[in-house]
Amino acid sequence: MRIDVVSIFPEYLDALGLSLIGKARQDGLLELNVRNLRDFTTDRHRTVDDTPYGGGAGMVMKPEPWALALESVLAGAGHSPATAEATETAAEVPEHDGAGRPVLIVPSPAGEVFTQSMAHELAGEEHLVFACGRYEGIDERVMEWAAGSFRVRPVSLGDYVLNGGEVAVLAMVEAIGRLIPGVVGNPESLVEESHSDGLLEYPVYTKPSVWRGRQVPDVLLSGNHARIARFRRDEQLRRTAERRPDLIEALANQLDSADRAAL
Ligand SMILES: NC(=S)c1ccno1
Repeated sequence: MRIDVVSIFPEYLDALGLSLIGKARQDGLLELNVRNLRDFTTDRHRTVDDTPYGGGAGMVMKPEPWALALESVLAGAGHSPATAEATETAAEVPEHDGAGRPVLIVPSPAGEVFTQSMAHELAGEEHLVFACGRYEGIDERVMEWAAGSFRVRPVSLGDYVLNGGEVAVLAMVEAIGRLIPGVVGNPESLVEESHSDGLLEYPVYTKPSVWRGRQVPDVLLSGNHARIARFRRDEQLRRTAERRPDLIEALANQLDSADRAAL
C-alpha cells in the first residue's frame, strides 16, 4: 500500500516511522510519503490561508496550494490528474474509473465516522491520500475539484474537534496499516479484538495469578477451553452492554440464548 499525506506540520507524522508501522515501511509493506503544503505556495511568506468569504472567525485554507500538492501526489504515483473541465463532480466520473482512483481521506468533524469496518475496507486499497486541514478547514472547492481524480471521503474520528487532521491521520494510518498482511506478526491477534465481532474485547490477564491480593478468574486457570470461551464471550457481552449499549442494539437479532443470559 502507498500512503501520501499533505500537511503544514509534516513533522507531526514522524511517529509513523516508529513501531509496527515503521517496520512495515522498512519491510516494504507500506510506502509513506509526506508533503509540506507550504512547498506548494508561490508567495514569499508561503501563505496557505486567507479570510473566509461570508465573514466569520478564523481562516480558511486556500485552494491552489492544495490542488498543486494533490497533483504532485498523483504525479508521484503515476496517475494523470483529470482536468477540471473534464469532470465537474464525482458523479460525472464513470464508475469503473472509481476503482482506479486513489482514496482522498479528509479528516473532519463533518465526516463519516471512522470504524474498524472502514479500517478493513481501506486496508484493501492500493493508494490512500490524507489531506490534513487546519484553521477552519479547506476551501470546499478543493474536494469538488479532487473528485475528478480521487474518491473523496471526509472522515471523522469522533464527535469532537481537533486543531487539525494530523492526529486523526496518525490514528487512521495505524488502524489501517496494522491490518495489512504481514504487518502484525501473529494475524491471529487481529481476530479477537474489540469490534472484530461487533462486541468490545474481553478482559485479559497474565502472571502472577494473584497480584496485590487480586486473583485471576479461576476459569482462566481451569484449562477447560469451552468454559474459557464462554467466560470470554460473557465478558464481552457484559462490557458491551455496560459501555456501548448501542452496539448491543445493533447485534440484538444475532445473540443466542446463552448470550442473552449474560446480559
Ligand atoms: N474529529 C476529527 S477527525 C477532526 C479533524 C479535525 N478536527 O476534528
